Amino acid sequence: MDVRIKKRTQYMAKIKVKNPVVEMDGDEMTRIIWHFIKDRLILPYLDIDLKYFDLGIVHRDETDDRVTVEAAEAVRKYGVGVKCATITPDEDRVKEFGLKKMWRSPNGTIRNILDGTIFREPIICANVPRLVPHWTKPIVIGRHAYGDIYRAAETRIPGPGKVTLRYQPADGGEEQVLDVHDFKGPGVALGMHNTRASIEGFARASLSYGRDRRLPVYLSTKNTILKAYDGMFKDVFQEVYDREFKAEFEKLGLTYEHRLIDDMVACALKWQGGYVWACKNYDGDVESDIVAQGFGSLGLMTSVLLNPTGDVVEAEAAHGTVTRHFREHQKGRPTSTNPIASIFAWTRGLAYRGRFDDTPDVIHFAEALERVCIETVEGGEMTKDLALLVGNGTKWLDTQPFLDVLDARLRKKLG
Ligand SMILES: NC(=O)C1=CN([C@@H]2O[C@H](COP(=O)(O)OP(=O)(O)OC[C@H]3O[C@@H](n4cnc5c(N)ncnc54)[C@H](OP(=O)(O)O)[C@@H]3O)[C@@H](O)[C@H]2O)C=CC1
Ligand SMILES: O=C(O)CCC(=O)C(=O)O
Ligand SMILES: [Mn+2]
Repeated sequence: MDVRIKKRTQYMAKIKVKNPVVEMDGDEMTRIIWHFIKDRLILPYLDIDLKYFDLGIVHRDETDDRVTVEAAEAVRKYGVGVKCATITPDEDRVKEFGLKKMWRSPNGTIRNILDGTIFREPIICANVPRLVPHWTKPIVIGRHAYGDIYRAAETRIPGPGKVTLRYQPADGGEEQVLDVHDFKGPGVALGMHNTRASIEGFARASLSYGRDRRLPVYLSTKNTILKAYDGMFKDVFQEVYDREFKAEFEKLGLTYEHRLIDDMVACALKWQGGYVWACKNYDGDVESDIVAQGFGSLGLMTSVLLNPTGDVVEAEAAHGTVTRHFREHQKGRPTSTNPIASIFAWTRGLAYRGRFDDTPDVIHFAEALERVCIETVEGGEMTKDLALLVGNGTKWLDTQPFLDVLDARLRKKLG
């Protein structure tokens, strides 16, 4: 911490955060931004016990990825985690960092341990025009966080041969064997799964979120093609809705509906927004980026995972480590990377901490920092992604100067 901040904090009473928050560090541009947020926007104001886990790619490799599992277990234990974006390695990353292995996505690992649903919602700034101009109300993506391709067993098939799927009932019942494909040459195959319990949690979380925000809820699947797999999502949602939510939804004038994913994608473009869109894991991954970009920028998309019982939360940005900008940074060139979604990872996590602990001061701090971000953009100071949207020769600030403006404005607001 620099001397200036040390001096400042000597005179200010910090807000006490009653219970710990799990902090998961990450990679590249977002790691740089993350450290600034923590040192200049969080620690000078909060007396907080951060349980730190370094999920940067090098440390994940050093620990054989154990640190990711330990971090997820800590989030489960303490109830609140905030996560910086992380590299998911591919072949190039294995070479770049000399990794022992092409480790799995840390997000996949954490989300599978926590289970639950990820709610992604754009941060709306009045002066940032939307790429889709008639999206005048927020679209909340409720992304199922468990299973599907993020926990699939996949393999390259080297040559001719048969791939089957086998289910062996634990009670010794009759085995089922499904033919996947009889390969005549090389190819690929995978087996993926989900569980009824997790889908029920997904349904409950999505419908509760809609009820609490007074928004209608849509579930999208491709149940006409995946009759058993997506059929279970459709059926479970309907059962949970009829049993637990229908009466309340009708009283509130809200609706729940299942739609085919292709129909829903078209409707999303056509409609004005103002609903919760419950998406299967991969659909939610992709659709949240479309929604973020349609509302303006990936740097303006929040992402909060809630477990099925609503008492464990992981907050993050929806975007990645912004590698293209980091490559510029490595060459010593300035970048203009938007830190707002990373800041909202901290604030949304802290707001839940405040709610769980019944400490309104912590919630007020989180809200104040969020307002500072929005007021700064609306006041005309912003990063390049937003300035290009605003147009009319709007000037942009580079990453560091923009963070300095946020720091100064927060100090003014809370000083
Ligand atoms: N939650 C997580 O931890 C995630 C991690 N990843 C990982 O991140 C790495 C990079 O992935 P990549 O595909 O480049 O996706 P990113 O989301 O990191 O970036 C893609 C592009 O979106 C724009 N962008 C994203 N965020 C911002 C921001 N905050 N400010 C300004 N522009 C932004 C940039 O566009 P432009 O270049 O036009 O300026 C950028 O090049 C990969 O290693 C991937 O595995 C990816 C997604 C999620
Ligand atoms: O974990 C990953 O590799 C991707 C995550 C992602 O794209 C997301 O969270 O939107
Ligand atoms: Mn994504």
